Amino acid sequence: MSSLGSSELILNPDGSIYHLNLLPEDIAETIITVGDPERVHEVSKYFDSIEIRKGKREFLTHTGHLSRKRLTVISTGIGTDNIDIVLNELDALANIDFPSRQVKNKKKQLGIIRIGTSGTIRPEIPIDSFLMSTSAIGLDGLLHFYEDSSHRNRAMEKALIKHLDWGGHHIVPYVVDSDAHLRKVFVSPDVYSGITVTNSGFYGPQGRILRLAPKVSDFQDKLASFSFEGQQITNLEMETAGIYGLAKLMGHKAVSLNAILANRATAEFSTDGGKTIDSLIKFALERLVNDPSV
Ligand SMILES: O=P(O)(O)O[C@H]1O[C@H](CO)[C@@H](O)[C@H]1O
Ligand SMILES: O=c1cc[nH]c(=O)[nH]1
Repeated sequence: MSSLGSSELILNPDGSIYHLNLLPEDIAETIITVGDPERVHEVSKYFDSIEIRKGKREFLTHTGHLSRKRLTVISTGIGTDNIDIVLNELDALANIDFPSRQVKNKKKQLGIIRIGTSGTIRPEIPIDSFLMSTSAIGLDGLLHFYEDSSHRNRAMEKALIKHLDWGGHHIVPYVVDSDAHLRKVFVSPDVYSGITVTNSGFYGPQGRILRLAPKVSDFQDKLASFSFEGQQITNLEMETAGIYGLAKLMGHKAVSLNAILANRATAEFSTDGGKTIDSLIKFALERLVNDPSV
């Protein structure tokens, strides 16, 4: 087996992986991702102990224990370009032997739980509610750079491409489902579920107009009017489809939990986002520590 070159698997002088600045032993097999580095502290403050605190750029990591479960929380920053870095480097930490620079024969499966913020496009979903992304639609393009498309939800992709008819705008959506087992861990009457759209930006790519005119004038209406096998598009954010796609390609499990801060249909934005995110963190940690299967 050939070993990975130093320009491909990039290690820092202390042997840590290039961007995340982590050694293989620094990560747990259950990993919480958050966009905002500040949110890493908001999660790890509930740990019983913290053994690792490391970071570089927007990628801050804390690893510790909560009720005997080892957990890592890591910030991804914003966008699927960062998700490409975080997921590839987490997988390298788990599944590449750094001394020999070879992919291990026996692979580890990571459980990845995103705790993020999001905006809903449905008037009936209130701000400050929680939502689990059953599937994610990527309008960003990341997955198109990877060969294997067998893990994508091709049936939903086909229906969506026909419905949107946005080929002329150079937008080719990809669709990936969340992990069914992780979904069960977080299912609750207090958590909405739906299809999440992952966008390549916050303003134009989410149909927000400040000063610039949108190219896709029917953006929100087209998304809101799509349904597939009884499911509808519920919310917009910027990471979930990339996480779902790369996790599936690499054999990891992933689910995304969203604190709904914006309602684009009613033009409202949460005035108490911090409290909502804190409640979602507590909900997610409680479910994680009480489920022996994760
Ligand atoms: O709150 P986080 O996790 O960063 O998630 C959402 O918030 C950011 C935009 O404000 C994007 O990253 C979006 O996905
Ligand atoms: O509307 C929103 C709110 C949070 N994050 C997003 O990406 N969009």
